[in-house]
Amino acid sequence: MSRAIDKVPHCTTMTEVRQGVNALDDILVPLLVQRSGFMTQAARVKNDAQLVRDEARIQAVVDRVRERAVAEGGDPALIEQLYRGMMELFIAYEHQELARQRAEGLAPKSGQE
Ligand SMILES: O=C(O)C(=O)C[C@]1(C(=O)O)C=C[C@@H](O)C=C1
Repeated sequence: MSRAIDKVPHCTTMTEVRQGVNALDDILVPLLVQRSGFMTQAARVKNDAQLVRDEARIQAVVDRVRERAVAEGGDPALIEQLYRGMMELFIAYEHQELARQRAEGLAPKSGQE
């Protein structure tokens, strides 16, 4: 079984390092865009600003990605920090997407304004 960390080559120049980083960013950006699309979906499904931040789910995601990081030979603390920061940005985006969809006609759930 090949771990992600084992796929990083030994680099001797910054050109090599940056080529490697660019190649990974070409994979990461489309995945991040796709993940952001699920925030749009979540905003519509929840349809309630009070439900956007879900601390139990945040902790479950952190626990899961820490485990994945270890399995791939990475630093779980780094991955946790990245995910906590990223989820804060996605929470802000989810609020933005809920507001946008409401402005475009998404009706508030009954009992809400
Ligand atoms: O799972 C959700 O409820 C989401 O809205 C997604 C997500 C995430 O970025 O993974 C974002 C906000 C929540 O606080 C928890 C998790």
